[in-house]
Amino acid sequence: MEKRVKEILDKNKKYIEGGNLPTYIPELRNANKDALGIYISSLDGTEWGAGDYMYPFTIQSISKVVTLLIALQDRGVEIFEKVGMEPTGDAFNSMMKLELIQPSKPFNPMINAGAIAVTSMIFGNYEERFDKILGFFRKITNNPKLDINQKVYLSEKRTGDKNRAMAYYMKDVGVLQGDVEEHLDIYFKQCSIEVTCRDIANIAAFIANKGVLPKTNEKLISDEYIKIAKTFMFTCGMYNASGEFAINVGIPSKSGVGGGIMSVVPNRMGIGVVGPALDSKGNSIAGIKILEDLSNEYDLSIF
Ligand SMILES: NC(=O)CC[C@H](N)C(=O)O
Repeated sequence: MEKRVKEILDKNKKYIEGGNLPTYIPELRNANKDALGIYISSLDGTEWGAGDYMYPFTIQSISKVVTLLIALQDRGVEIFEKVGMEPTGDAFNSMMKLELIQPSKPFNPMINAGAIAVTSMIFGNYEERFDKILGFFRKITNNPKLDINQKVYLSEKRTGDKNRAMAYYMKDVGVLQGDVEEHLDIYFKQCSIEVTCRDIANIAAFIANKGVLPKTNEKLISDEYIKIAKTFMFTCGMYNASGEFAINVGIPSKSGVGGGIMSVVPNRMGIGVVGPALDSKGNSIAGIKILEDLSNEYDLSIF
């Protein structure tokens, strides 16, 4: 498989040309547009990477899956009183549907509004909450050195006015409680955690293994919450490209504007892909193509 995956990666490099780096978080313009890497973390214990799998990038929206698991662990399904379960068909940062349902609720935890609301529901004061998030990330990536990229964090904090607008709106309608700036700060920090393909492949393997750390057999999250996370990845993880991705790839996945895609092949493996050049919907343009080929060749679709 290793040799074939390397060939698939090389074959799909040509798609990078049609993609662009995101510009709305200024610091992300400094990413290497040509980087392309993949890491596979199998539940049978084998793991390996190809291409630029050690290229560091910020996790961005992929973090939303992890904070969802933490919030579920803290509060259970009561979080769905404030956040919905439906795909939007809109861009990840759209605010259009926030006013649609009354009482107002962000549609799902994978879009920005929903993720900010989820982060706000994690138990603890300001410091405790981010420590808890980072500590959990370190544990499930098996990487105690994991930390935030300060430049990206400050860049988004300075320019994240659309997220700020949505958060203040949500406070007004009672979705958020407490200090909005603190919730946003934690959200910007979680998005700025710097990872490699290996880190996100390890998170995916942990989810594929039903919330049990593959190396130590420690069960951290219940089957029910893992099932909820995988389902959201499947229905909303690639934003308004989730339907097409479900047909062409069929693997529960979550992308981020840092260029990462985290894919969970239940009971088999975790896959981490990076390619910072994005398509018009904010997903790694070559990364999607690699996953398409991989899914077809190794029959990875869940259907
Ligand atoms: N799609 C993404 O990765 C978006 C995350 C980014 N931090 C934002 O809030 O806009």
